[in-house]
Amino acid sequence: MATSSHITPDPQVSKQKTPLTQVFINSELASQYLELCKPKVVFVMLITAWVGMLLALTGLPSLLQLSHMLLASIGITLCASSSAVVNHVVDQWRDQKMQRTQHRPIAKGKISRQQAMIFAALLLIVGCTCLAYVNLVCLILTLCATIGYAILYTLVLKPITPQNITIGGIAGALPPLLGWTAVSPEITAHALLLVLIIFTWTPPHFWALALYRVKDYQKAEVPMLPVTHGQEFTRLHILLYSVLLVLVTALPWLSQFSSWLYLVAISYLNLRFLSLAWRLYSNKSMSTAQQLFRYSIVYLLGLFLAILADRMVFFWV
Ligand code: HEM
Ligand SMILES: CC(C)=CCC/C(C)=C/CC/C(C)=C/COP(=O)(O)OP(=O)(O)O
Repeated sequence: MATSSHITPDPQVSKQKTPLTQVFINSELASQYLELCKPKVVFVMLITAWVGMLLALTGLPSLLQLSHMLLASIGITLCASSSAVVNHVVDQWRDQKMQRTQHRPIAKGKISRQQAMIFAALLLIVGCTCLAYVNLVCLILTLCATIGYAILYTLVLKPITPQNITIGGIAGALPPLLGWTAVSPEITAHALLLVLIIFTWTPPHFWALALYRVKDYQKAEVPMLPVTHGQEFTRLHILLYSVLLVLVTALPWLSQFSSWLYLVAISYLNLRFLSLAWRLYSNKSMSTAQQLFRYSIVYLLGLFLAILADRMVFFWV
């Protein structure tokens, strides 16, 4: 009996079934799986982890350190992506109700929750395997961040308290420490300072978005601060956290971890952050909220690049 493997394919038929269509379908599916990983957010987190790694070095990296840096980069990316996939699974119904998120692959039913959970499990297993080769501290801390975002924030805190993002923000703030411990497995004060900076930055970053997306959160019944305490209260808290952020970002300079190059850069970045937060507080415009949200990302990248550049110029050269 002829099995399918013995049948010679008809060249006409295989020509009609153009591989390009197949490639298109697969690449569309692949891009949907990629979307589940929140690639832009994870990439910015990875940059902060790289800065943590480079700051932890005391000289040129050895081959072993280089291999740890590479494996940690892969491991952190995969674990963070895994938690982002779980976030999409848990948030399926909420995402369907919000204009900003209703086109997401799971909300739209393009990828099933089961397929997504298998994908998340694979990412987590490969990610943890990479980190197991780095060291136990880095592995455990990354697992804490992964569980912190997927379970503590998304499943537990998000539907119950407006402080969800302040507490859950610890998970998103950990990447510089994860990077640092990949190179040197001790939890130092300076590494924790980098965590503190992102932790303080998170509320103004998110609440600015929540202000101009408040209707979404009302519809999805998510108790974000503008929903539970109103716009005025949220604007005030964005301003207060921005002042706190200015104080916290002065600490690397005050503790002599960074020098004047960082101080100049952070003064400029902070001036713009504060002026936008003040403008938002006083003029109540939604476009200012949008501007502050977008700027918060540029700010974080600028800050981490400044802290790194400062170190490279004054300590390595
Ligand atoms: C609990 C903490 C955080 C919350 C609740 C939060 C929330 C959000 C939300 C709702 C968006 C909008 C996504 C969209 O437009 O669909 C966003 C975008 C973004 N966030 Fe955050 N964020 C947090 C922490 C962080 C951290 C720690 C980083 C980086 C280190 C980060 C980097 C970004 C970036 C780069 C974007 C833009 C993504 C894009 O354009 O697709 N976020 N964030
Ligand atoms: C290992 C490690 C570093 C883990 C960190 C995980 C991670 C990807 C955190 C992202 C923070 C974030 C974008 C929260 C928004 O969630 P949301 O559900 O409130 O936003 P959404 O409505 O856009 O989904």
